[in-house]
Amino acid sequence: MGITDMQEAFYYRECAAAHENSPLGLHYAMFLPTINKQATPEQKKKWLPLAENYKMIGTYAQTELGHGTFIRGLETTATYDPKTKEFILDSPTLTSKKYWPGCLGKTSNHCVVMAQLYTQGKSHGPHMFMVQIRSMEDHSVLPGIEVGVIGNKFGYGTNDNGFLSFDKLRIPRENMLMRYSQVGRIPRENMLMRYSQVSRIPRENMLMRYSQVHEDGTYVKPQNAKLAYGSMVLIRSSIVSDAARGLAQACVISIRYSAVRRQTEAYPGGEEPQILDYQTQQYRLFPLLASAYSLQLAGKYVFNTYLEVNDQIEKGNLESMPELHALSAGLKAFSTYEASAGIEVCRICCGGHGYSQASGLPKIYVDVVPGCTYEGENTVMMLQTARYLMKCYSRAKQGQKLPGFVQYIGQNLNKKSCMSEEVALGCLVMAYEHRAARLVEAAAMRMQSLIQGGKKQHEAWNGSSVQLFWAAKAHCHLFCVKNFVDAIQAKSLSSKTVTVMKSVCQLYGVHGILENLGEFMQDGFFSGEQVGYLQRKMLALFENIRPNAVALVDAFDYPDMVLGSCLGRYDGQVYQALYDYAKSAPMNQTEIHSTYYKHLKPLINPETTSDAMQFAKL
Ligand SMILES: CCCCCCCCCC(=O)SCCNC(=O)CCNC(=O)[C@H](O)C(C)(C)COP(=O)(O)OP(=O)(O)OC[C@H]1O[C@@H](n2cnc3c(N)ncnc32)[C@H](O)[C@@H]1OP(=O)(O)O
Ligand SMILES: Cc1cc2nc3c(=O)[nH]c(=O)nc-3n(C[C@H](O)[C@H](O)[C@H](O)COP(=O)(O)OP(=O)(O)OC[C@H]3O[C@@H](n4cnc5c(N)ncnc54)[C@H](O)[C@@H]3O)c2cc1C
Repeated sequence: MGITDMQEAFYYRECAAAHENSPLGLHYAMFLPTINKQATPEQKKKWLPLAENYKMIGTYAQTELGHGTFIRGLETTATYDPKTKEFILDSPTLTSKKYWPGCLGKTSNHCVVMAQLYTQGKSHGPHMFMVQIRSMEDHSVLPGIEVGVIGNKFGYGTNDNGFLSFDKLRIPRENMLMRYSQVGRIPRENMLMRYSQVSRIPRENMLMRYSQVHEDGTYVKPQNAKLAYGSMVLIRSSIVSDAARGLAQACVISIRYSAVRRQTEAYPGGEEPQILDYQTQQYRLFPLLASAYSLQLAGKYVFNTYLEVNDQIEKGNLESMPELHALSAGLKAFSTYEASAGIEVCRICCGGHGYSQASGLPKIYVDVVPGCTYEGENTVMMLQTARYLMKCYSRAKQGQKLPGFVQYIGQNLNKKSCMSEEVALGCLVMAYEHRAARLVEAAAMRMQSLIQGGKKQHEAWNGSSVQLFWAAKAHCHLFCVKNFVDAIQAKSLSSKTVTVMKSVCQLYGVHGILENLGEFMQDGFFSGEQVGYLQRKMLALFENIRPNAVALVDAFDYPDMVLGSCLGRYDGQVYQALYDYAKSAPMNQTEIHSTYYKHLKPLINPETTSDAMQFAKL
């Protein structure tokens, strides 16, 4: 393909496969990036060319039958044998079998495996290992390995998610991905050294970038154990844009269809209006259109942040790792929740035809909704963000300056909204900052009161986790609103396009408040009158957006081939397309289906069944 940009390459494959999850999806999405980010230069030199040219096809095998979320609880072991300088991979229990990794069952011949590292009788936590699982000659499964598919799933039918287990499989020491931690000496030139270390210690015991090595299996931990989690942060940062893509495509289909579909005479004898003219249809679809634009902007921001922070990490500066983890984890959860729920609303807005595969909507849904689970289950991810917000809150209370986007935390909450009839963008941002700051403080207060009441830290955490979840969700929502407003305000408002986009941005903010009103009104921040301003503004924005609604979805520029939808066709020839789709159905290739003779005829004409049964046996 020759496309080097990861997101471009992903989109190109998405176009080619039109929502069918590529059987090599994990090879591209996680196997290659993990080698890139977690392997030493020598390992990269050896594996990357093979993997990039499909001489190694791999996946990312971390989740097990018994553990997906709790990585430190994974049971697969990798025990270092200093005599043979090998790792022994083993699946000691039923629940330790790897289960779920994409492209694992029948496609991959290698995988990077997350296993608990043991050396010199001690556990050092989860680490990544390169493991060949099938022969490069005939693709047969190698000795000491059991691998297969996990069977039918909710969707992702083109991806052979699989199971995998090891029976004391030996792999060379060099197969541990040693970028951030090592066991067993590797040549000095592979040590990614921080120059500050070269001058201070003799060259022969040069420290690895994050660790020291000894051939007897002595392990020295990396600068931060979570560096091994880097591939997940990368994918979480990509999933935001993928969720936005799914929601945008569903909006294209449902809004174009709503402009074609006419239903119910508006008044006795009158013509049937486009269903897009029904206010209730606008109420359900236009905020989703706004959300699709907002999530696309958020996806760009978080991926660019990932690239910037990852650059710093590669230079040994881990300072921004916690903020990136909190942002990527929270936005991955927020975007996949919003997109999954939104795609389902788009389907419902298309009536019966929305339920047909011909609409393209079911495929988009089953393609996006697993994003609520994989790469970190959404609730758990939101709680990771909440963990970071709690730390920010206590730092704010100690008078410390907070970094970038979280400066709203700890603000004075004794203020009222500036909202007027005009519904200024600035007042919208202030409302979301107030709500998030208040929910962060409420969660912190709840935890403090539980601890003061004698609860242990983990009990207080669990006893506050609903409020922690609310705080994290409000934090992500604020991020999306503020990021959208910043994008609008960064542009001159002269051009018509930006003026239209300002309405879309306003709708995103207004609708989000009205759909979460309790959280904005609980402390009297908004008056009843101000809520009235917002309700009237929302209805006015529907009218304002209606003339440009189709242009706003056309602007996403998804070709018909990618949408794969009879309802969302650019030319609007919906009914002919639906009829052609029906005619092409395999069951319509014969006038009488063979099952008639076997099952129906005996019911309808039992007397003539015998010769029919002969016929059916033909
Ligand atoms: C574009 C579409 C492509 C679709 C393809 C994708 C297919 C799907 C592929 C997969 O699903 S691969 C498997 C994905 N599995 C996961 O994502 C598992 C999720 N679980 C975790 O990430 C960790 O288990 C979890 C963060 C929930 C808890 O980890 P720990 O128990 O080690 O951490 P803990 O919660 O005790 O926090 C310890 C510290 O580590 C920090 N931390 C945790 N994860 C981090 C991280 N990733 N980066 C940086 N810091 C991290 C955390 O903030 C905290 O910092 P503080 O102590 O300062 O508060
Ligand atoms: C389509 C698909 C593709 C996948 N591909 C891969 C892959 O390629 N490689 C791979 O390794 N894995 C893959 N996975 C597995 C995926 O990463 C895990 O399913 C995911 O990490 C969730 O873990 P789990 O299934 O153990 O759920 P669990 O963690 O068991 O979650 C179940 C419930 O428990 C709750 N819960 C769990 N822990 C906590 C907590 N600490 N606090 C509060 N609530 C909690 C969750 O919120 C959730 O509601 C895939 C999964 C799917 C669906």
